[in-house]
Amino acid sequence: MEEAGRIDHLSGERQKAQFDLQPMRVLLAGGEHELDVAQRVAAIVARDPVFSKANRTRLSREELYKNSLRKASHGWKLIQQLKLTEEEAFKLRSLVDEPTFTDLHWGMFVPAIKGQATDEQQKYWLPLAYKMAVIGCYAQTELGHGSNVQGLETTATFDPATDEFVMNSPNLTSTKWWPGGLGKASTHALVYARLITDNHDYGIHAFIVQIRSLDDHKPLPGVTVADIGVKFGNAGYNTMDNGLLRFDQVRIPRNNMLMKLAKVTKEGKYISSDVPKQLAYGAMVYVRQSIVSDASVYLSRAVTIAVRYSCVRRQFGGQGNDPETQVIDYKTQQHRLFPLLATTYAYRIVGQWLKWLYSDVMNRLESYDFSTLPEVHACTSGLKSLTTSVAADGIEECRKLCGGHGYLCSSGLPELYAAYVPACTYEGDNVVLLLQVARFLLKTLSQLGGGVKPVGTASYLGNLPVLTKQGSRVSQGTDWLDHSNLLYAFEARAARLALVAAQLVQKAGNEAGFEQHSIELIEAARAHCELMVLSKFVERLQRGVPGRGVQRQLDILCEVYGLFLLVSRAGDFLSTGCLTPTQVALAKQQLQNLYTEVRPNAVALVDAFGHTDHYLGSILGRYDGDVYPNLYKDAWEEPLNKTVVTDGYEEYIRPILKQEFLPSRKARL
Ligand SMILES: Cc1cc2nc3c(=O)[nH]c(=O)nc-3n(C[C@H](O)[C@H](O)[C@H](O)COP(=O)(O)OP(=O)(O)OC[C@H]3O[C@@H](n4cnc5c(N)ncnc54)[C@H](O)[C@@H]3O)c2cc1C
Repeated sequence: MEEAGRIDHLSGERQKAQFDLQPMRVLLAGGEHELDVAQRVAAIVARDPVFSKANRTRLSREELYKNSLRKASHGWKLIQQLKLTEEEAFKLRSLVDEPTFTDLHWGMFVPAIKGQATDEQQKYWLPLAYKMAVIGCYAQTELGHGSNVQGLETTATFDPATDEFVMNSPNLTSTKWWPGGLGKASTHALVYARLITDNHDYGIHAFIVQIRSLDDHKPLPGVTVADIGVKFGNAGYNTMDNGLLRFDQVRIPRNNMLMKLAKVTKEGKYISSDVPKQLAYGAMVYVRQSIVSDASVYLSRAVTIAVRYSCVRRQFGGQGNDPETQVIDYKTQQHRLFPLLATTYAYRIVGQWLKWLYSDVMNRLESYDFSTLPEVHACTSGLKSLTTSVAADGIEECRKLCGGHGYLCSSGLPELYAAYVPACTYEGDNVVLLLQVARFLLKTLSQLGGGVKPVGTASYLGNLPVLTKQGSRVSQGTDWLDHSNLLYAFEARAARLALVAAQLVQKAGNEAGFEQHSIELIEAARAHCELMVLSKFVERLQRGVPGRGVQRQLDILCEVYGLFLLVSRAGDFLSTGCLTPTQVALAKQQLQNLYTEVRPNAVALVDAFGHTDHYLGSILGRYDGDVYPNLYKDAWEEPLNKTVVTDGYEEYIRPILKQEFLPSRKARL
């Protein structure tokens, strides 16, 4: 965002914009109110020296971690003192921009209690959690098992003599491994363990286990807990204390089992509750929808940096006194960058739709309407997988788009990537999630014969006879600007890939067939997810967007999103017979025409994300484009430059230069 008193090296770019910034900002923020909250909180965070990000990548792990504790504590103090609302507090934590234990406390521990605890248990735990009198983490994954939750080995054995569960880690692979906030900060863990009562194993259930003293923070008897060590990249996710946890016969009260869906009586009897299991589902939808929103935010940061820097950076061209060419004017740069810009907008819109979906699911769950749950599950799993994978790859592409300087930590991109890329793994490995989507597609197809009508994002499958036979109407390039043609091509591709995969699985026979054809299944699932994003983008545009030129820009971005995917996945469209080679060639040409329309608006389109320089943490992405003097200045902050002659010269460099290692005659072989 603009900061007073600086020369704006990008002002020429900003003047070229063909739309009004403010309504675009409102749209991206999700409304006037949301924009107001975001701007107010961003200003608080940006001006507070405790939240400074300078030098973060130069700190040791211990310093880095302690600094993240300081920020979390300061943030909590501000939330209390400024009496911030829940929405403002959430915003503040995300704008501080440092993965820390509070992410898991608020993002996993609290929602899991809401989803799985009885009303009475919620009355006890939630007030403690809300005031942070306890700090919670989410301890599901173990050394031996992550994706396969049913394979977890930690046990919770009920002892009727004392009315307690005994938590135990029977072997090395049952060690809890990865939970964020567990290593050093949490006092409590929401532990997933095998429930054993009456000599019967009832499978995986959730328990709240106190792991550290509330007085001196020491681990309680029988608890072994520690940090699992340094992770990928400088800073990045290393501000988080991902931990390991072992139990040696640790006793917890029976009532620490979360009992909304099943309970164990004093006598040790296991009783499934009459509350439908699906009710616990809301928490997962909530978590996944916030991950999808984050995907757009993280990608928008990388794209902002790459677009601004591509306007500043000049290479080649320029005759006489003319300046060299801005690298953003190279077609290849545009072909790598503008689709990512369009994807960011597409994900922002699908994220807003998922927010609506979450409230719709919660309303339905309240009235015990579970009819849309399978579709919602497929939709949130698939979108989590697609958006996080594309955002992570997109951040790395933006780093390359910034050439050599993108490799400097001061570009902000290496750290952004390191902090973001685990989103492809946590909350469900992205491949495993796509396989779940594929299962849903197979089931939907198998039910078509029985007259079950697919709903929501799968409803296009109800049109299978047309989609599998009728080709595209596109006969000239501009036909691709008709969104219904784009949508039809994507629906036909998704339907045909799903049908082909289903036929292969059926031919091979059930479960073995599923495994054997998992590559085809993943392709079908991905096509389904890409269609979801495109169709939500198109639906949003059909409702109309106010503001001078805003709708036009969004139309262009929607077309870039669709056509880029179409061109990059041409193999799918051609092999399934959805499109002819001529139609694909027309799409490619049209896509390039669209880049020309994006170009003058590129800087304004990233300004609309409204990221402060503090949040971007990037010299290359500075709002004012004043890159070179600041890169030069930053080099002098490097601790190695504190001395002119480096430490180590005397011991290691000088002896080489002075030929001191030459062997004596005697020592020669
Ligand atoms: C930074 C970070 C933070 C985390 N935070 C937490 C936390 O707070 N709490 C917590 O409990 N856990 C946490 N985790 C753990 C995370 O949830 C798991 O790592 C994740 O669920 C993946 O499981 P896994 O590690 O067992 O991967 P694996 O399942 O072992 O995956 C290994 C490979 O096998 C493939 N694979 C697995 N199963 C299949 C299959 N059926 N078909 C095809 N391919 C398959 C995967 O695609 C992957 O390529 C965190 C992880 C990270 C990296």
